[in-house]
Amino acid sequence: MDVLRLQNLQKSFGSVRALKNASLTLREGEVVALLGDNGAGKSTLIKAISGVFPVDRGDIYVRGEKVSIRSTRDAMDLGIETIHQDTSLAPDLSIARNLFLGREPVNFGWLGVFAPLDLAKLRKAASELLKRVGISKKLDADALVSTLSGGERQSIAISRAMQFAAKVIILDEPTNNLGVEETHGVLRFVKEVRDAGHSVLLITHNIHHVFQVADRIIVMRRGEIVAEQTVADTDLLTVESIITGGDMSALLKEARAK
Ligand SMILES: Nc1ncnc2c1ncn2[C@@H]1O[C@H](COP(=O)(O)OP(=O)(O)OP(=O)(O)O)[C@@H](O)[C@H]1O
Repeated sequence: MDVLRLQNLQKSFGSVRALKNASLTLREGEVVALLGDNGAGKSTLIKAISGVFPVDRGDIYVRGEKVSIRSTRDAMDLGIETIHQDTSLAPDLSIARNLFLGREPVNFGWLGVFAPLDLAKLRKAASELLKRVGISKKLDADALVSTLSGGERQSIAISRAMQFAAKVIILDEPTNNLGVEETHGVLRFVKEVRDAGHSVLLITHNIHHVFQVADRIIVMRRGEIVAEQTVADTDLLTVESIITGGDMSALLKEARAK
C-alpha cells in the first residue's frame, strides 16, 4: 500500500528549478533513504511534503487520495511529521511537556494555566510512551530537554511523531553531529519505528547509515529523481557514483555483470 505518492512535483525559486519532475512513492512500513549531493533538491522536496511551501505543479497523494498541503498543520493532519536537525523541541520544558507540545491531552484551566491534575496525567502518559518506545530506562519524563544529548533529543522528537500516529515520518539528517554510540541508538530507533508500522523518509548524506537502516534508496540530482533501488539490489559504490553524477544505466549493467 502506498502511504505517500508524489507525482511530477515542480518547484522553482526565481530561475532556479529546485524540483523539475520529482515522483516517488513511500509504502507502508518501509524506510526510504533520499540521497543527493548538496543542492540536489532534497530539502525542497521535504519542505513541499511538510507544508512549508506549496509546489508550483504536481500532485501529492496520501493513501491513494489526492491531497492539498498548504501548511505544516495540513501536513500534520494528514499524518506527515517532519523532524528537522534541530528537532524543534523546547529545551526549557520537560520531556513530558515536549512529547505533547501543542497537543496536550487534557485542557487548560480557566485562566489558561495548567492544572496540577493535567500535569500528572501528562507525566503518566509520557512515561508510558517512553516505555512503549523503549527509551524509558534512561530517561525520566520530568527531565528538562536541555539536559539531554543530541541522540536522546532525536529519540524524543521521533517518539512524539509516533505518538501522534504519523503515517509518514520524515527525518532530516537525524544523525548529524551525533557521536558513534548515539548514532547507533538513533538508527536502531528508526528500525523500530518502521517495525511499528510507520513509513520513514530518511534524508542523509551518510551512505553507510542508509545501508544499515533503509529498505529502498532514492537518489536526486538537480531536482530530479535519477535512481531508485532496493538496498538489497545495489551497493555502496554504485550509489556513491550515482550521487556524484555517474551514468546510472551503465553502473547498473556493470553491477549486474559482476
Ligand atoms: N528559498 C530558496 N530560494 C532560492 N533558491 C533556493 C531556495 N531553497 C532552495 N533553493 C535552491 O534550490 C536548489 C535545491 O536546494 P535544496 O536545498 O532543496 O537542496 P538539498 O538537496 O537539500 O541540498 P543540501 O544537501 O545542501 O541541503 C539549490 O540550487 C538551492 O540553491
